[in-house]
Amino acid sequence: MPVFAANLTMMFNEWAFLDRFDAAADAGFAAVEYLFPYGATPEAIADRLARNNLQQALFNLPPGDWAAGERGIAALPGRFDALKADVERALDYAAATGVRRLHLMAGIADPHDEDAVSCYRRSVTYAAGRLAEKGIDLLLEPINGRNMPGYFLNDFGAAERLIAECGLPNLKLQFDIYHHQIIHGDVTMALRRLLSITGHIQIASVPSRNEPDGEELNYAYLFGEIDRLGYDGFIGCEYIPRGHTLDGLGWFKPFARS
Ligand SMILES: O=C(O)[C@@H](O)C(=O)CO
Ligand SMILES: [Mg+2]
Repeated sequence: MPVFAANLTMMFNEWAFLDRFDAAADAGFAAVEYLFPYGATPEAIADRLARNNLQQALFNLPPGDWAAGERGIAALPGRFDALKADVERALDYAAATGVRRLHLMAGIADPHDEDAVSCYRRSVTYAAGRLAEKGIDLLLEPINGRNMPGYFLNDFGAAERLIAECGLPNLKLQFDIYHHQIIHGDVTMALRRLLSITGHIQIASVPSRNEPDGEELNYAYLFGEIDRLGYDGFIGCEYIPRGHTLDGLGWFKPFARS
């Protein structure tokens, strides 16, 4: 049975950030993820995880200046020193939270620009190497261009090729089913092909990015397929609740921790 992680960036927004840990645990989640922990101290987050017996499934390395529109800096020439500092900052939070996987965002850049391509590969190789020293996986997530126009890594094939070319055991794919359906469709066949390099899965309905209980995808079928394929990682619930988070958890009841 999949282990679901509540995404505290999108879910439980009725609570302040640190209180979302308590709310997710009360709702039956055994794990959490979110985009960024950096607005709270590592100690405060570790305390919420411990007191609620929650596992930290995932978070992202710092993304550059998010408010100014940056969506990662890994593919941005001239930012390598900043990236190295970001890796150390993320590792401080990793040590406190016990997370075993971190997502490195590529940034807004032309995927056909040679400088961006070589910069991205250098950043990925560096970050994966540094994380490997701590036993942590580095994840790359293709993101669809409707949600993130101009994003560098907008194709699952490109991520698959880079992971194969780098040949680093801790470099893995973040398979967000929502993005895959929008970019490529054919989710089941892609899961079968890519699960061996997948370090984390995320879900949401398509096209609305709400609860995984309707619209274009049949998640009951996909959960069965993910089980059948032997996936033993987390599934991040990266969706925007249609209304109050708790009112939309009907789909989760069979999986909730009691
Ligand atoms: O799918 C997403 O948008 C996230 O998983 C992410 O890390 C970047 O926003
Ligand atoms: Mg995602």
